[in-house]
Amino acid sequence: MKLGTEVDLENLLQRFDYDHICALLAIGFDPKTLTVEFPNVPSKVAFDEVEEALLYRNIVPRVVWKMQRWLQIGEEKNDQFDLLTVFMVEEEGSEMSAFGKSDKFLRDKAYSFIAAGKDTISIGLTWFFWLIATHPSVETKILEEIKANSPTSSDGNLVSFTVEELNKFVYLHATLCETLRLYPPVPVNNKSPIQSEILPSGDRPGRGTRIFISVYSMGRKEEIWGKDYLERWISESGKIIHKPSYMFIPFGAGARVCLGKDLSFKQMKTVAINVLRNYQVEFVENQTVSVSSKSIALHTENGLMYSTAVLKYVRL
Ligand code: HEM
Repeated sequence: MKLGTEVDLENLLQRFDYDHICALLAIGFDPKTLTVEFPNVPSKVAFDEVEEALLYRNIVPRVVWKMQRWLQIGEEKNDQFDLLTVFMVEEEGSEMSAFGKSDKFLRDKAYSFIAAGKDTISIGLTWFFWLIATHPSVETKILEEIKANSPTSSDGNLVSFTVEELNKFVYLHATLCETLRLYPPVPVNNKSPIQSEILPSGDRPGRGTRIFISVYSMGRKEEIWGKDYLERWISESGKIIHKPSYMFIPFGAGARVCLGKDLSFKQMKTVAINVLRNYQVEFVENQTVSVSSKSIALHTENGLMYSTAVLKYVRL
């Protein structure tokens, strides 16, 4: 890549996240979207479309999108066979695979893992880098923590950490929590009671009523969170304060809480440490950074551009 090229950090992190989740966890195959040409890999493009379609289908009444699908118009128009189509196909006879599970079961598992892990971590990291670039004093403290806790000599290669080593990065952990509070990668969650319920508010949703929870709004309510973020996450003795999961809900809560929560913190910390110990990331000036309303995931509206020319090497 030529020096001075402008690169979209969000796009880059999404590619990293997609390759990682496919190769290491879901299907044992590296789609290599993070090669220097930034190829448009069809399966990743299809997953991006699924995220947009999910938002659309949660907003538009079922009868409308089903009609659009039948007529092949609007958002439901499908020009080609893709994973979205596969996802929509009704149940067929069960052909059992060598592992004793139906192919449908395995496909759905692979899908749900890729979908759950594909963009979430990259979105968390995108907003993390944006927030620390706009709050230099926070970046300085994280650098001090990195200096104190990671190996002193480095050849610039990636450094990996054990869980115990990562636990020492308290300030970094607090900053990531604060990032997820303000920019939850899944900004809206929804639940339905399996039988009539009475909520603490006195509302009485019937069986199957869809209740939407704005994780984004909850994270910004002062009556829940107060004002000072250090008091919020770090105790006087310098330990992380663990919030009740029904208060800090970027990962959901209860029986269906995110299975990838610990893995996500480990991965976000590892990437953050490796980038920050080697580089100072500066973003292209005068770009408008805002949240997108096109997906169920909290992407930026226009990406997050940094320039390789101002990517300063600051090895610690
Ligand atoms: C910052 C990163 C992530 C965030 C913010 C996040 C968020 C969420 C949320 C909001 C849910 C729904 C929970 C509920 O409905 O109560 C969920 C479910 C889930 N997540 Fe994550 N996730 C992240 C990363 C990951 C990763 C990396 C994986 C996989 C390796 C993963 C796997 C799952 C699975 C399997 C479920 C479904 C759990 C169930 O239904 O029993 N997540 N996640």
